[in-house]
Amino acid sequence: MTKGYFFEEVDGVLTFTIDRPERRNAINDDVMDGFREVIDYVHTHDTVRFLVITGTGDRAFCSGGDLSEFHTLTTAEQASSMLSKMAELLYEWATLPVPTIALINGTAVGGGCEIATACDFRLVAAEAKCGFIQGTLAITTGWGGGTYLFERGLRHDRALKMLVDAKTYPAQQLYDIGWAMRVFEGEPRNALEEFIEDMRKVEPGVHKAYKEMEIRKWKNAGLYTRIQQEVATCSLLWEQEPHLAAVDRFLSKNKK
Ligand SMILES: CC[C@H](C(=O)O)C(=O)SCCNC(=O)CCNC(=O)[C@H](O)C(C)(C)COP(=O)(O)OP(=O)(O)OC[C@H]1O[C@@H](n2cnc3c(N)ncnc32)[C@H](O)[C@@H]1OP(=O)(O)O
Repeated sequence: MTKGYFFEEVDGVLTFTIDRPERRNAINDDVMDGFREVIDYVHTHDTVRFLVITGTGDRAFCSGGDLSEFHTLTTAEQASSMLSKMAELLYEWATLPVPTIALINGTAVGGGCEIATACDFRLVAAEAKCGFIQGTLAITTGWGGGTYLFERGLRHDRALKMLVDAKTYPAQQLYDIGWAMRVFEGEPRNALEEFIEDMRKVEPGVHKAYKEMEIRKWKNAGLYTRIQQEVATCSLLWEQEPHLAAVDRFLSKNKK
C-alpha cells in the first residue's frame, strides 16, 4: 500500500512523486505529510541541488485537493485548517534555497496548478492541460496559488484570465502566456536533464543567493500575509452552498 507519494535523490536531483494515479494524483493529508518530509529532507541534506515534483503515470500531474476526503469539510473553520496546512507547506516549498521544478507529466488542475505555480519553473508535457479550475467549484485558489501567480511575472491580464476563466489551457497556450517555461515531448526525465544541464555547472551557493534575492522581495511585498488572506477568502467561499453543491455533483457524477 503506497503512502501516496515517494521521493528519491539521484545525482543532486531530489524528485518528489505524487503517487495516487487512481485519484489522478489528488492531494490528501498523507501526501501533505510527504511534502513535510521532503522539505525537511532538503534542509538536512546539502547534497540536494534541485527539487522536482511530478506525478505517477501520464494521465495527471495532480488533480488538486482530494474531493472524496475534503468534502467532509463543510465550515470555513474546517476548510481553513486544511487550506492553511497546505499553504504553509507550499510557502516553505517556494522559499527553499534550491531551484524547484514542476515536471508536469499530465493534467494539473485546481490545487495541482497551485503547486506548480509555487515552483520556480514549470516544464509541461505537450499533451498536458493545466488550469485553475477552482472557480468551477465556486471557490478561489486556497493554497497560495493565486498569490504566487501574480508574482510569476505573467502580464497581469494573462494571469487574471487564467484564474477567472477557471478552465484548462493546452500546453502551448501555457507557454505563450508565460506560465510554462518549456513544453516537452517524450520522456519527462530527458526534458528535465536538458533543462538543468547548464544550471548543474553553477555552484549551489549561487543558486541559493538568487533564491534569497527573490525571497527578500517577497518578504518586502508581504507575500506571506497575502497568502494567508487568500486562504481566508477561500475558506469563506468554501462553506457557501454553491461550493458544497459543486463538490457533491462531482462526487455523485463519479459514483456512476
Ligand atoms: C485549494 C485547492 C482546492 C482544494 O480542494 O483544496 C482544489 O484543488 S479545488 C479543485 C479540486 N479538483 C477538481 O475539481 C478536479 C476533479 N477532477 C477532474 O476534473 C478530473 O478527474 C480530471 C480532469 C483531473 C481528470 O479527468 P479524467 O477523465 O482523466 O479522470 P476521471 O475524472 O475519470 O477521474 C478518475 C478517478 O479519479 C478521481 N478523481 C479525480 N480527481 C479527483 C480529486 N480531485 N479528488 C478525488 N478524486 C478525484 C475520480 O473521482 C475518478 O475516480 P473513480 O473512482 O475512478 O470514479
